[in-house]
Amino acid sequence: ACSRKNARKAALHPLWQSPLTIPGGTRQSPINIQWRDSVYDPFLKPLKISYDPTTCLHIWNNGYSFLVEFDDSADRSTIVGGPLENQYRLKQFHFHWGAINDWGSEHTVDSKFYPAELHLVHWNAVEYPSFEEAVMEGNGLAVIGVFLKLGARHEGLQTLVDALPAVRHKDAVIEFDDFDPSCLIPSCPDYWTYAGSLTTPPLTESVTWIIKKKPIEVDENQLEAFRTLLFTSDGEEERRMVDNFRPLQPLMNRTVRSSFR
Ligand SMILES: NCCOCCOCCNC(=O)c1ccc(S(N)(=O)=O)cc1
Ligand SMILES: [Zn+2]
Repeated sequence: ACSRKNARKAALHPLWQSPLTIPGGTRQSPINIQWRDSVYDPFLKPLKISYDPTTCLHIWNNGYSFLVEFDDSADRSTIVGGPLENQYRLKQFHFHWGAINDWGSEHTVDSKFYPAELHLVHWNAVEYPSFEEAVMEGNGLAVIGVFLKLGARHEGLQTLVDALPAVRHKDAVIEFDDFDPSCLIPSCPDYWTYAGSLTTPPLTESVTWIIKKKPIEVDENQLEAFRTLLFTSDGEEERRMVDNFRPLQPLMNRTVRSSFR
């Protein structure tokens, strides 16, 4: 109970002074996924993920998280299928994590927090000319969420972890190439999906969320490496980048569908 209280306190961390939900928001994220309330949809297709590692560009600290960004000027790293009606292009991936292992994820499953959560952000390049336009449309974005749990060291993640000291401060950026983010996605095909929003400003209600049921395992040293990053720029008083997750938002009139029985 104390960790939940602390988690609520953490979730009200200064980073989230903005209102818990945007006025009039009816599909805000993140949410708690109540497993037994999710509805199996037999018409959901398998998600098809095709990433080209040579589209990987750089890692940067944007003051909220660290992002790995991709060249999205063509359909070279894409997802299709699942709940999606179009093909979506990979733009970036990033993480959310806690100060300690008791919390850190944005979504929860049956009110359980994971220590961290990966978001792979894609946009609908079939219907919209740019990411910035897609961000404003109800079917503009598709984000794959993957939970991280404490366990064995993740070799694929380690190449990212090794680069983090170079982006310790806000606005730092380094070249990063030849990385295939599919190594961070569990092979189990099962996922939940629901209509939601960005979890940081501008909080637009443009995201089809695809949350993988199975977590990936990372070790304590790898989680600790995330916590060595800073929200602050070089020269400012240091503030550790931790608890960069948004509080849970009301489900309102939404159903979470599952791709599995
Ligand atoms: N900043 C004002 C102009 O906004 C233009 C669009 O900017 C969008 C920036 N934010 C994002 O791209 C963005 C992407 C993914 C997520 S999340 N955590 O929901 O996956 C949150 C935010
Ligand atoms: Zn995110």
